[in-house]
Amino acid sequence: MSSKILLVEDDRSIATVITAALEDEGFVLHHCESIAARDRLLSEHSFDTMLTDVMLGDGDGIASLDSARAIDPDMPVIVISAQNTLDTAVRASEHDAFEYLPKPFDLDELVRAVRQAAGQRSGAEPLPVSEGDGMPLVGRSPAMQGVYRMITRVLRNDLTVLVTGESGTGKELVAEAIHQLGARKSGPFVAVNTAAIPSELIESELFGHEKGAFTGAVAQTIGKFEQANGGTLFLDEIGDMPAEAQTRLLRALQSGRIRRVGGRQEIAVDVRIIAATNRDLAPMIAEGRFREDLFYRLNVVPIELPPLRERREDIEVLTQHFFGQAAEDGLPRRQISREALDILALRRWRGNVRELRNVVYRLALLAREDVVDIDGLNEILGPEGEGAPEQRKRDFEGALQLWLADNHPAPGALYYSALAAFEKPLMEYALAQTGGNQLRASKLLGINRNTLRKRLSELAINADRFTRPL
Ligand SMILES: Nc1ncnc2c1ncn2[C@@H]1O[C@H](COP(=O)(O)OP(=O)(O)OP(=O)(O)O)[C@@H](O)[C@H]1O
Repeated sequence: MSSKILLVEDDRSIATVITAALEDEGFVLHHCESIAARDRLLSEHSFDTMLTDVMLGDGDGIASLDSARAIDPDMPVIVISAQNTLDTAVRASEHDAFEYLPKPFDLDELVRAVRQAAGQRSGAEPLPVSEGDGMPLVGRSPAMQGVYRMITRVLRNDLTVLVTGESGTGKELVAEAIHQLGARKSGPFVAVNTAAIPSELIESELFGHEKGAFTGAVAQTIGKFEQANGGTLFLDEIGDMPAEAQTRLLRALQSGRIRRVGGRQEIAVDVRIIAATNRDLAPMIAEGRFREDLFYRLNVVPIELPPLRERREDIEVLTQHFFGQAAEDGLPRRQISREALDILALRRWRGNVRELRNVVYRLALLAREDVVDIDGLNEILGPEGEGAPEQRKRDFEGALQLWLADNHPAPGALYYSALAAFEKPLMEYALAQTGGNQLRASKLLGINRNTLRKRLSELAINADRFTRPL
């Protein structure tokens, strides 16, 4: 049976194009132009998916979603908007939109999103490939929402931003997003990895040099500050910057002027600075290895990126995003089964999003089937790292020793109380991985669904707590 789609759009020409594209694909379209008409239609019919514009004649398509949800709480909603900012993206995801498509969007992308949304409503497998929402940063976890919110606060000003987080968490991507979505987007984005430059060359790299300033300075060279004039300068690995360069950088930030190495003239530069580090700067400041005054200059707006293991719910959408990217890069277009994805999410992800991206590319390249399943995954990825099982065993034993030391179970209760202590986090983990879906959690655990339900009740675990919005 064809899926029924409700389109809320007051621009007739856009509505006509969308209707034609979706009807071609076999969807049945109902169209209205206002929030009032939308709510009337919703109370009369059931729809598989709703597509809504944001700025409508009688209100805001996102803010008013609550009244639509009051009528149909489970219907996936796709927001289409001309306000191409993270702000709208953030608002859309705060209102649990299934997808957010900034205008102008590709019709194929729209069709894919609608198919995916309508499929999700009917529980179709395997997961379709998601092409993302055109935004540079992918992920809808609460942790990333916090990051998006901070990004939106710095788009309309030039405040200096310090992005912190482990290697591979997306710090450079955040800097790029601030640049691309902010007022300086027409200017250059210049990235410097200060850790990768020999310390004697850092100043010349940042500020440039005059001809003959030092041996080898055969011509005048413009530094990164001047290259970034009118745009954004991204200073990566700021914690690794040598002391002398820190002092020069501080001076440049205070005065808004730079001097080329070997030069006399001070040159005014107009750059927005975004710095990043994967180091904890506080102990470095205490040990005198990082200037405290420079830290305060840089840390005007701190944005902290959480490690991937603290936002495992993003692994699904990131995986699909990277399968899409891999296909664009000429690798075979693959998908992943729900079960394999659940296993993938269990890995440690020490290398964070970068590691996930590399793993997905490896799967795209090496998988034998179009849909990567658990066997394919295990065959290609194998166990995590050399000696990892041994390490994990020690981790486990250590945790058990600690638990025994802390809990002193009563004689005769040792076996079952230890088992329950172990079982509870395990089941909670399986529920978290599967968004509270007990059938999938039981498959992931490899136990009978009824056994799971019984144990959940005995261990007083509330599965609803793990339910994810669509
Ligand atoms: N939220 C995200 N959505 C999509 N891609 C991401 C996301 N986060 C990171 N990536 C991708 O992961 C890779 C690593 O990200 P990035 O280089 O920004 O990390 P980083 O924190 O700056 O790392 P390092 O500290 O090692 O410099 C890049 O390919 C980037 O595009």
